[in-house]
Amino acid sequence: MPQNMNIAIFASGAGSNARKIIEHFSSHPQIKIALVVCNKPGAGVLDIAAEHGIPTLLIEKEQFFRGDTYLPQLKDKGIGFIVLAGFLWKIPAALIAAFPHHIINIHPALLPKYGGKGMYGSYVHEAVIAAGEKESGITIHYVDEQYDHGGTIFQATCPVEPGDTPASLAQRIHSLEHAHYPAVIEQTILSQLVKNH
Ligand SMILES: Nc1nc2c(c(=O)[nH]1)N[C@@H](CN(C=O)c1ccc(C(=O)N[C@@H](CCC(=O)O)C(=O)O)cc1)CN2
Ligand SMILES: NCC(=O)N[C@@H]1O[C@H](COP(=O)([O-])[O-])[C@@H](O)[C@H]1O
Repeated sequence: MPQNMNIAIFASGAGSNARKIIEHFSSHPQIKIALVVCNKPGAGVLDIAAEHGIPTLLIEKEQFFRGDTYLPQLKDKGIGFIVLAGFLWKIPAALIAAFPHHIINIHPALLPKYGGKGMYGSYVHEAVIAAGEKESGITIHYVDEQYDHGGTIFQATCPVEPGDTPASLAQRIHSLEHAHYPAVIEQTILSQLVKNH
């Protein structure tokens, strides 16, 4: 009997990855994007969710870190899997415990290098360029209680070109993310559904 999965996307920014993920699953028979969770009022990802008729949940620090971490709202939407796509707060232990091995993240570098607190967005690309790296890339990984520490699911690389700026490298990294994240999410969820069936 086919099993279904409702995904919540957690994002804080422009939402280009969220857009690609939403488009990828727009007519999927088993997997649905059921909610977009955001911690930044006015973030571009909220407009993208509205464009696609996807419910949104704007969260605030107190309830997320010291309250019920919005678990009732996630359960209400039947969320079974959480995808982080440029979400800039640390996922609390209580939320990880409620979704064991069912929260994944994309990081815009080749972990374990260039990860951890403070390493997000342009800060990552600045560090990679400053270190004189000849290649960078993306890492898709499970989320544990530390930043960028969970088991790696997928990595892809791209060159760092002479004269690259953080913006030009970010553009190349975004292309990798958009090409791979939706399919890796699908493969990860389907393999778990098969395993649990
Ligand atoms: N428990 C976990 N939570 C999160 C993870 C994770 O691996 N485990 N990944 C991050 C995403 N991320 C890198 O991929 C990341 C995001 C943000 C930060 C960071 O330093 N944030 C700042 C706050 C920034 C802000 O509020 O605007 C901070 O913590 O001081 C590091 C890595 C998502 N959550
Ligand atoms: N450490 C976390 C981090 O830096 N995540 C990065 O934020 C960007 C979000 O872009 P988007 O809002 O256009 O999807 C993405 O490049 C993602 O890898």
